[in-house]
Amino acid sequence: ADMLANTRVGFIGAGQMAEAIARGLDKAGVVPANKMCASDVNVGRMKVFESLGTSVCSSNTKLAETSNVLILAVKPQVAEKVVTDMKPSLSKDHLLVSIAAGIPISKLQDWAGEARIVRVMPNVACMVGETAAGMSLGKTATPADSDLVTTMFESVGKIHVVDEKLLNAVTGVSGSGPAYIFMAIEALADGGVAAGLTRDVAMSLAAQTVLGSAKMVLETKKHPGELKDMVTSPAGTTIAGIRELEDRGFRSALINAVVAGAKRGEEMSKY
Ligand SMILES: NC(=O)C1=CN([C@@H]2O[C@H](COP(=O)(O)OP(=O)(O)OC[C@H]3O[C@@H](n4cnc5c(N)ncnc54)[C@H](OP(=O)(O)O)[C@@H]3O)[C@@H](O)[C@H]2O)C=CC1
Ligand SMILES: O=C(O)[C@@H]1CCC=N1
Repeated sequence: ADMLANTRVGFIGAGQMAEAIARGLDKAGVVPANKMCASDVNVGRMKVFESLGTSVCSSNTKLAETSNVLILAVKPQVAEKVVTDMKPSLSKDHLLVSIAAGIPISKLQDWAGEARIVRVMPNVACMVGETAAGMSLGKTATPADSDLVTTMFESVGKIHVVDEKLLNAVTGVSGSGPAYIFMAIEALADGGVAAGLTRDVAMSLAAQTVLGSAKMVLETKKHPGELKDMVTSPAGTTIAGIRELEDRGFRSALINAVVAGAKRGEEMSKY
């Protein structure tokens, strides 16, 4: 972690993801809030960061003057203007970590000039230290840059180095995936309410079931199919439910959602 000793992190855009990452890094003690700075077009968003203990900058350009690691956390649609406007204040001493969905490293490098580039696709669970992320390195990114970004995101979950052409697949599975699980938790709870539980008990049971199931996969290292078979007693309740899910294409719905997200990421990279 001493590699982070001289790191000052600047958030270009202080929205949902920037906040999730900032909170996670600070909570993990990897980058304290007082070594972070945020810049956003919304004063309200910068006030949120100030309440976290970070400083704020009145412009993205000023951010480049105070921070050596910049996290591009604006929407993809505005990324080109934001980065090109910062280009004059970027140098080889800057590491630009982009979390913008679908924006290729080659474009980021054109826009940013000399800055070193690392592209990360995290997810919103950075906020609770359980993100699932993928990363790819730009040509001028150094091994130290790779270690730094790995350390940063390992402090808020898990990160995998992947070939850049697979980052859209990462977006499909884990970038967007939390939304699909949030919907599943809400639907499981609705089922619980339909069967007579109060909403709060149903929601708690549903969320805990997803958490427990994920831990079973990660900690037992058993195949999810094998774990599913551990639950399905002969002529029991689970297989009755599974038949409903199979009839409605539960599995293909999730498969297609991931592929659709990856495809959309591919489209976004062609802007
Ligand atoms: N949400 C998620 O779960 C994930 C998002 N991402 C990626 O992270 C990025 C940010 O997403 P998210 O946090 O959800 O988006 P948000 O809209 O919450 O955050 C972006 C923030 O940047 C502000 N902004 C707009 N223009 C500028 C500018 N010129 N300079 C500085 N700030 C500006 C926005 O203001 P305003 O609202 O007024 O435009 C907003 O406050 C996106 O590229 C997305 O693809 C990646 C993984 C997961
Ligand atoms: O929906 C999006 O485009 C962003 C990227 C991954 C999650 N949210």
